[in-house]
Amino acid sequence: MADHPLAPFDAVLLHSFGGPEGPEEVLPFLRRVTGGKGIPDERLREVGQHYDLFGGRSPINELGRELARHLRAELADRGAEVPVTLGNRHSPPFTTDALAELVAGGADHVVALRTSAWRSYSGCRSYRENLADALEDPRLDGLAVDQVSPYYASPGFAATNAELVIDALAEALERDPDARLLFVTHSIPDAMDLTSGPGEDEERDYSRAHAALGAAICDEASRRLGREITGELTFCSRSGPPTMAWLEPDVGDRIEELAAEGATSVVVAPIGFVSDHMEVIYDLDTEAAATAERVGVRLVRVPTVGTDPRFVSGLADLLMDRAAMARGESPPPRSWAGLTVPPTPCAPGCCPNLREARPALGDLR
Ligand SMILES: CC1=C(CCC(=O)O)c2cc3nc(cc4[nH]c(cc5[nH]c(cc1n2)c(C)c5CCC(=O)O)c(CCC(=O)O)c4C)C(CCC(=O)O)=C3C
Ligand SMILES: [Fe+2]
Repeated sequence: MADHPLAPFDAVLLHSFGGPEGPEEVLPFLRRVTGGKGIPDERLREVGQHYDLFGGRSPINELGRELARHLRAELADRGAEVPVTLGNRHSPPFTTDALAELVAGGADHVVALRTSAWRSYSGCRSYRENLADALEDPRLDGLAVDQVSPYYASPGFAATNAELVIDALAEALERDPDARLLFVTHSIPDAMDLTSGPGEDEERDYSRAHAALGAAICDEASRRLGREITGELTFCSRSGPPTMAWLEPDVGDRIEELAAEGATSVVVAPIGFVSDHMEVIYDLDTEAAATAERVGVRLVRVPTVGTDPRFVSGLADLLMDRAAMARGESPPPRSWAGLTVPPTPCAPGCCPNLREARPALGDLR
């Protein structure tokens, strides 16, 4: 076993969603994302146009590679000189190929870290299914893969979001004491929200956890800014047929309503996302910004955690904790403002696939 603080792991997979990096990749990417899910063609064409606005290129892979570089440097600073490689579910570099590259470089025990902080089928189990699929590849024979659990409550993610929100809000309130605060995340089908989380008594973990982080950030902001701060959770990027219930309200609809109530500035905090990919630069910076302008509201968009050193350092802590667990130790759970990352959150039945039962890589073994 390697003698460094990340042992027994000898490599890190930064496990991400993927996105097109050129116009010719847009349609194949969309077909892979929606394969068999019955997303109407009309919606696919519409989403394709969002990418067209940015030259057919999503920033997501470049942002992922940048995060991987930062994480690699942070781990090296702590004495763990290991490769950190981006592997995607829906676009090159695919998970299987990224893992095969790590194996070719000598890795036999990889730790996978998702670029999704939250629990739901889309952000949790679907990544675990992707790893189970990847491990069918003969190039990966003998490879062991462990995963970091959803980390929305970790200090690196939660406290960094709080700092970013408080900075933006303080400035907005100086200009406009009536500025409103909206937290934003990806909408998901109501049925997916209902079953998100580790077990029956923990249903709606996706929307409840977002609401809990929003409330904790408001408490911290109230203390720091010396006045009562409230916020609301809103959603973006809804898809699926209109007949199907998805989480609401949509961020744009809520901005219109706030304008009708007389609000003139809105601070929008995308706590659902770790970087400025399409959901942020299109749904918020393009679409919601146009709505805000139309109804005369000044929109301030809070940065995502991205490669903020506080976030990178927090991710390194989580990787070190996971390594300690793999060595049979019991590191204390990380927490911030009363929110705690449970040590064993990914129970075998968590965040079920409602369409079909498929193998998913377990979290702890
Ligand atoms: C919870 C969640 C996250 C966060 C967790 C995570 O990060 O994993 C996320 C991330 C992302 N979603 C992304 C893109 C897309 N998501 C789609 C469709 C869907 N997302 C869903 C949920 C989520 N999605 C759901 C329930 C669907 C319906 C179809 C299905 O049941 O799967 C579609 C299809 C077309 C449409 O929008 O309808 C696209 C193109 C990109 C890439 C952006 C870029 O390219 O920069 C990213 C990071
Ligand atoms: Fe999505």
